[in-house]
Amino acid sequence: MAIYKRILLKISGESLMGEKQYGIDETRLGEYAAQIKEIADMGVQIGIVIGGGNIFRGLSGASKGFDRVKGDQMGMLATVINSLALSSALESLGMKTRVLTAIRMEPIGEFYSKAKAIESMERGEVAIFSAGTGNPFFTTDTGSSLRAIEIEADVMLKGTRVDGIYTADPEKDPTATKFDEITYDEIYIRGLKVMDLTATTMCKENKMPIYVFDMDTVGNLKKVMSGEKIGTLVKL
Ligand SMILES: Nc1ncnc2c1ncn2[C@@H]1O[C@H](COP(=O)(O)OP(=O)(O)OP(=O)(O)O)[C@@H](O)[C@H]1O
Ligand SMILES: O=c1ccn([C@@H]2O[C@H](COP(=O)(O)O)[C@@H](O)[C@H]2O)c(=O)[nH]1
Repeated sequence: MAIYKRILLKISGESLMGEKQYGIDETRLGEYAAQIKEIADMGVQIGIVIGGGNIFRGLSGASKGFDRVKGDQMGMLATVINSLALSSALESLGMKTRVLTAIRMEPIGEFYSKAKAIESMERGEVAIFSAGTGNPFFTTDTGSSLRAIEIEADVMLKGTRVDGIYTADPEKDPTATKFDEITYDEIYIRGLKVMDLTATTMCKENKMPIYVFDMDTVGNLKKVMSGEKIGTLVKL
């Protein structure tokens, strides 16, 4: 039995690189797809946002002289590439998906609406929300919180390469310790950078719980859906 009926799952674009330096690692993509199928088989309604950091980020483009808005548009297109890859991987496992884009680009995907998203999820299709919010100066974390709130998800799951929220970035500080639970306010007070603050604030204001967990370990998504406390819960 799954503990959540409807989820918004944010997948890190950067993690999709696996061992590579750039782009999509097919093994990692296949592992993600298999994990998603496992929870779909539990009857969970699934909406997904995937980042674009494995391909392009507007901010890093700007630091190399790109116009920020164009760079962000390139980043949003990167999320569309990843969404199509995930859609294809899920469909190769016999699942149905619907790629919804925040910017009109038919026939690559359908223009997003809440009604289309809910219709798909209720039919058992995986709704994949691409191109973030459709606006520059945002991230897919914010796109995830926006979609989670819109589709009335029970939780926003942030699947990443660390196993939760720590007192400091665990990839940089080996003495950092992990929280099992934390409040939104504590994230601000401690200046923790696991998610951008716009996304955190949207979730706080709309009472959307966030669960951060390590999605790169196969089987973890099912553990989260089964109620195993393997990550960090962010709540009021
Ligand atoms: N206090 C903290 N606790 C946990 N992780 C932290 C913390 N501070 C920074 N991080 C970092 O946050 C990162 C979150 O990773 P993730 O790849 O999901 O980021 P992202 O920018 O949302 O990805 P993408 O843009 O590729 O989708 C991890 O790399 C982790 O090292
Ligand atoms: O709403 C959005 C979402 C994303 N972007 C741009 O895309 C890249 C990739 O997204 P990540 O969240 O970093 O994975 C991001 O760096 C932005 O440049 C955007 O402009 N608006």
